[in-house]
Amino acid sequence: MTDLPGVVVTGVSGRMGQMLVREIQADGRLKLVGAVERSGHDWVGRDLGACMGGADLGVTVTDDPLEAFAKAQAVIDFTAPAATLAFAELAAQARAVHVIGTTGFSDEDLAQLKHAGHHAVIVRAGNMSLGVNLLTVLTRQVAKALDADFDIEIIESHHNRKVDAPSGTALMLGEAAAEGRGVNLSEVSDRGRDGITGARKRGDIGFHAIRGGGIVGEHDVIFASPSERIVLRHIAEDRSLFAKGAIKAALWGQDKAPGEYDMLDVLGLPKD
Ligand SMILES: NC(=O)C1=CN([C@@H]2O[C@H](COP(=O)(O)OP(=O)(O)OC[C@H]3O[C@@H](n4cnc5c(N)ncnc54)[C@H](O)[C@@H]3O)[C@@H](O)[C@H]2O)C=CC1
Ligand SMILES: O=C(O)C1=N[C@H](C(=O)O)C[C@H](O)C1
Repeated sequence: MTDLPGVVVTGVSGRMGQMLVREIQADGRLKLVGAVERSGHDWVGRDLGACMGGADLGVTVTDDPLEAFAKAQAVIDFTAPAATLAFAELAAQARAVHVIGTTGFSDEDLAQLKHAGHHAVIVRAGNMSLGVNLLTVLTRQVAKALDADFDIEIIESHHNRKVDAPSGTALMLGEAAAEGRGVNLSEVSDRGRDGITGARKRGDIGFHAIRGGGIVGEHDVIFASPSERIVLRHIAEDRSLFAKGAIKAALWGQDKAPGEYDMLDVLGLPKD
């Protein structure tokens, strides 16, 4: 029997961390060899299975990522920007594929990750689902087909614990729309209007964030002209969707050359 690639889950007590553990076990193509939480978290030093309210899994939660990554061929990371930047260095040292689901990065953070991708395999996406990645392709095509008579607005809805806005997915969709239009998103982005804003500027791409209850993740891309409106929509029904995508990315990355990849690469979807 061949050995399965070993995987470490970071932020293991989080909403996505726990979902990843369950999906890795159910999927069976990766072996869970480590679980990382932040220092001071009450899961550190305890068996992961017991922490999750089940039988022991034989994996002790650690706050030492270097020790955990040394045993792994892949690290799946849905945490926070500062943690992910530190993990990128350590995953590269361990030659483990770093699958990054974390969102909320600044431009400087993204430049740092791009640099890390020169000597490591990184797969990063603000959304790991097939549906959203397909939606980015469609958004780019529709934006390319229409002129700026169609105002583009992106509305995203998430649960009340989410800490970043716009969502990583909304930004992916905004980038796709801007690419389709042949413009730079940073020059046309209009985020969360408030007060006497003046009339909408032609060519802008607007972003709006709703936060409430347990919404898993919903995204609308609206193309509105004076006489008609096109709405592209994705609704995530269940977080397992993102975990399944991340597992696929960890397996896909095993034989790849160093570089920063995304889910379009993993899923074989067109990039232009
Ligand atoms: N790309 C995608 O498909 C998806 C991305 N996300 C993103 O994943 C991230 C996490 O989301 P949730 O699981 O909902 O958040 P969460 O708050 O439930 O979990 C984050 C976990 O990371 C841990 N953490 C923070 N700093 C750490 C450190 N230095 N070392 C180890 N652990 C650390 C926290 O203690 C927490 O357990 C967010 O950025 C979210 O936007 C969420 C769902 C899908
Ligand atoms: O924080 C979340 O929950 C999600 N975050 C990602 C994002 O920022 O787009 C993906 C998904 O929508 C859920």
